[in-house]
Parts: sequence; C-alpha cells; structure tokens
Amino acid sequence: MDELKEQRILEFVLQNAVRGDPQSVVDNIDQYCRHKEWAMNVGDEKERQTMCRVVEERAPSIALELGTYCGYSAVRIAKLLKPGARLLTIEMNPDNAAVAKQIIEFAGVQNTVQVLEGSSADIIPNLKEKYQVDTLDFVFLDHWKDRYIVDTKLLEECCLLRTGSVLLADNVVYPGIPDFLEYVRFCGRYDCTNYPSHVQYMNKEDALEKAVFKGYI
Ligand SMILES: Cc1ncccc1-c1cc(O)c2nc[nH]c(=O)c2c1
Ligand SMILES: [Mg+2]
Repeated sequence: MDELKEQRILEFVLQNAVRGDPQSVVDNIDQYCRHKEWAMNVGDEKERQTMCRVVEERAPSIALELGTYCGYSAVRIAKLLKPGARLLTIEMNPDNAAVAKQIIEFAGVQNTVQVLEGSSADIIPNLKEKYQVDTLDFVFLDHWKDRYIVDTKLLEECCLLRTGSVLLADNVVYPGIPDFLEYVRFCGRYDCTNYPSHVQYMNKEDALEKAVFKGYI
C-alpha cells in the first residue's frame, strides 16, 4: 500500500527534529510542508499571529481541539499551556490519529495532550463523564467545515462552555465556514473577532474567528 503523505511527514520529523523539543518538531513540519508537500496544518503564520496570543491570553486549564490531523497544532498549543493544563484533541481518521500520537510523543508533550480517536459527535457528549471535563476554557475548531456549527451547538447543549470560554476557528474564509460564522456572530451568545491571515504555506486569503461565549442567554 502507498505510504500516506502524513506518514512521510512523520518520517521527516523523526529523522530531522530533536526528540523532546516541540519547537523543532513544528519547525520541521513547516519546512516539509512548505518545500516538499503541502498539508493542512494550521501553519506558522496563523499560529504566530493569532493562536499563540489567544491561547496565552486565555491561559486555559482544559482545552479541546477538533481535528488533530498530524498533531501540529496540538504540539503548538501544548507548548503554550501552563503546568498542569491539558489538551484533549479529537481525530476521526485512524491513520492521522496514529501519526499524531507519534509526533506528540516525539515532541515530548504526551503528558499534556490526549488524542481521542473517533467522531466529535460521539466524543463531545462523553467529555464530562469519561474525560473528567467540567467546562472547556478553549476550543480550537479545525476539522470539517460542515461540523463547526453542529459541534458548537453540541458543546452548548452538553453545558461544556462557560462565560468566557473561547472558541477559535480556522479556515473561516478558505475553505470558508459561512453557517458557523453567521451563527456565532448573530445568535447573541458570543463576542466575535476576525483575524485575517492566509492559507498555510500559500498566499491565499484565510482567517481565524475568535468567539468568546457570553453565557446561556
Ligand atoms: C485542503 C485545503 N485545500 C486548500 C486550501 C485549504 C485547505 C484546508 C486548510 C485547512 O487548514 C484545513 N483545516 C482543517 N480541515 C480541512 O479540511 C482543511 C482544508
Ligand atoms: Mg485548518
């Protein structure tokens, strides 16, 4: 069977990055995806400009990521978390989950990041009982465009958000998530901020949207 692109990214990291050094791991993924094979990691521009500032501002104790992919943003987020904080990251594709677990372990953040393999629809309702979550301080949405609004409503229905919980959504311009944007901007429960950027490793316009939950009004 052909080796998957994600396995080539993993190989490149294992051969070129420094074990236990999260920055070296994400730098090598950026280098591979910029010069050898494009891949849908969130990328260094969005992370440097926005994600790191939003995460550090919120200083989450418990964070959730929807869409682990190869673990690139999980490693970046883990690096920004305070001691004792944890990140749960959900990945539907078992091949990607397997690659992500190895990249997370190589980066040395396996005690901070837990990869939950399966669908967000199945896992989100179990976060409280099975994963000892009370409410989430930070949620990074980076999975499938048609799941952003459904999963946002599911987080609300499962009482997983509290006043001040921060949602940060990738790709709201390209590929574009119009139903999610309209929901968070006009339902009355979120304060929204848009952060223009570019699709990773390309010049194409994109943006991140931050939506701060105001409560179950
Ligand atoms: C695949 C693609 N092609 C051209 C331009 C952008 C994308 C793209 C970029 C991303 O950051 C994505 N993140 C999560 N899930 C996606 O499907 C996804 C797709
Ligand atoms: Mg993305």
